[in-house]
Amino acid sequence: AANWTYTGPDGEQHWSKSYPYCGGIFQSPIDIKPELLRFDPSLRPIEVQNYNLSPNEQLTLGNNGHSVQISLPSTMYISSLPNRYTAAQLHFHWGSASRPAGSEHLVNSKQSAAEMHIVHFNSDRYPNIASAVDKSDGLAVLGVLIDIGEFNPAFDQFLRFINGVKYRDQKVQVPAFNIRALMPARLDEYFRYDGSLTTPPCYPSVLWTLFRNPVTISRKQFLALATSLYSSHAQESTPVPLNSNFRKPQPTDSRVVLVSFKE
Ligand SMILES: NS(=O)(=O)c1c(F)c(F)c(S(=O)(=O)CCO)c(N[C@H]2CCCc3ccccc32)c1F
Ligand SMILES: [Zn+2]
Repeated sequence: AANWTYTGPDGEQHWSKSYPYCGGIFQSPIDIKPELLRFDPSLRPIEVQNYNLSPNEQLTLGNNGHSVQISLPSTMYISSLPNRYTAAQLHFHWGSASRPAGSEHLVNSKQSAAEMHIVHFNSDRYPNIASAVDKSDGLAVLGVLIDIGEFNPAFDQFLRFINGVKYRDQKVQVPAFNIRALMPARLDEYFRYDGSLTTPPCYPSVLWTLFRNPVTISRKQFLALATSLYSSHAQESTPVPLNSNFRKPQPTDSRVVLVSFKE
């Protein structure tokens, strides 16, 4: 299949030619605007299990050409949803040094510097993520907005290895760490809606949870994320910087965004 990009002839306006769902319904991300919101008192705090990994374990940090990702052990899962959603990987979307606004979801048209996604699949119903990825109840992604501010020691647990994965398909093993520390303190305040993968094949298979409260990383940490990586392979003659890897907000159609908080 065509290798999709975020700009140029294989950019997001062209994705639907090779990946029809990208032109379909329930697409993500969206601009979460006040008129879409509906308070839902039944939305319980998100509860995650086994996120506090031991440094005796190792995680695979990788550059897949579209993002930097960390593969996660299947001992990690979300326990507060109707089915168990087991963790698969986490990855990021970010802007660039010249335009430090690269989150995928917007809140009231405000774009954050970056966004983290922790991807889980419905392990009550499907044996692996490959069989879950195109099912309407297949995936649950936890989204965390990232703003530039205070230095964040949890992010340095993987950022300090980022020069080992500069080029596409490079991977390094890193000591595992507490993934919960990458998330905001409050997991009870979030936006919830039915959406899709934000990359091809754009399957409308994602139960989105976007936490209300952002986390911060320092400008230096943001620049490490935004300027260290390439979407091209090491041996390619022209290196292609990997930045601004965010999809634009998609039509909301008649979707409602549920919120777990009142004010
Ligand atoms: N924004 S997003 O929608 O959450 C999102 C991404 F943006 C993103 F780039 C990726 S990717 O890095 O795998 C590159 C392209 O699929 C994923 N992968 C998921 C879904 C596809 C299959 C799969 C298999 C194993 C682990 C994770 C995933 C993704 F879900
Ligand atoms: Zn993502």
